[in-house]
Amino acid sequence: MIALASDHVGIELKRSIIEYLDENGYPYLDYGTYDTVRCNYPEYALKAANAVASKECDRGILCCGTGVGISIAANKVKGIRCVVCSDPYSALLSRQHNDSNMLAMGSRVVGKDLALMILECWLNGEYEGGRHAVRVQEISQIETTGEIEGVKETGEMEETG
Ligand SMILES: O=C[C@H](O)[C@H](O)[C@H](O)COP(=O)(O)O
Repeated sequence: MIALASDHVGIELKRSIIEYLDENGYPYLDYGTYDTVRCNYPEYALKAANAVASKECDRGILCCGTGVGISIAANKVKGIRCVVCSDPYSALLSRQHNDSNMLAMGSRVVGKDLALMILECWLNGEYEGGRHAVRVQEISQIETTGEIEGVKETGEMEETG
């Protein structure tokens, strides 16, 4: 299940995303907003982010003018790794390396076709785990305790060539 949310600026892009999800058989829940009346994006970001954090939804997609405000708000919810993307490569890598569980896009930044390309890369990207798991765990530790336990000295890090 995919959680959706937008503000009044992102709603048009959210409608295009809904069309894509319908056509491709992805189930979703839309947490608002439902019209173009000016509103405050954190309220909708919170609803969708809570749905993802509580595992009611597997992941979430957010739209506002730039994707910035709504992603900042979502990232305040424990367990959320929301990425704002305006290119498909970052969207894919955010899944493969960062295990992002929410995607945000800006309707004033990306057009419909680019947004759907970004969305497709993000939906199809699979988390690779491995060396990335340590880093994702470190992000969780920052969130929980404000610190990272057992920080590795640079000398302990593997050479990358
Ligand atoms: O990051 C925030 C978003 O881009 C909002 O969609 C934007 O700030 C809304 O602006 P306004 O209320 O001027 O339409």
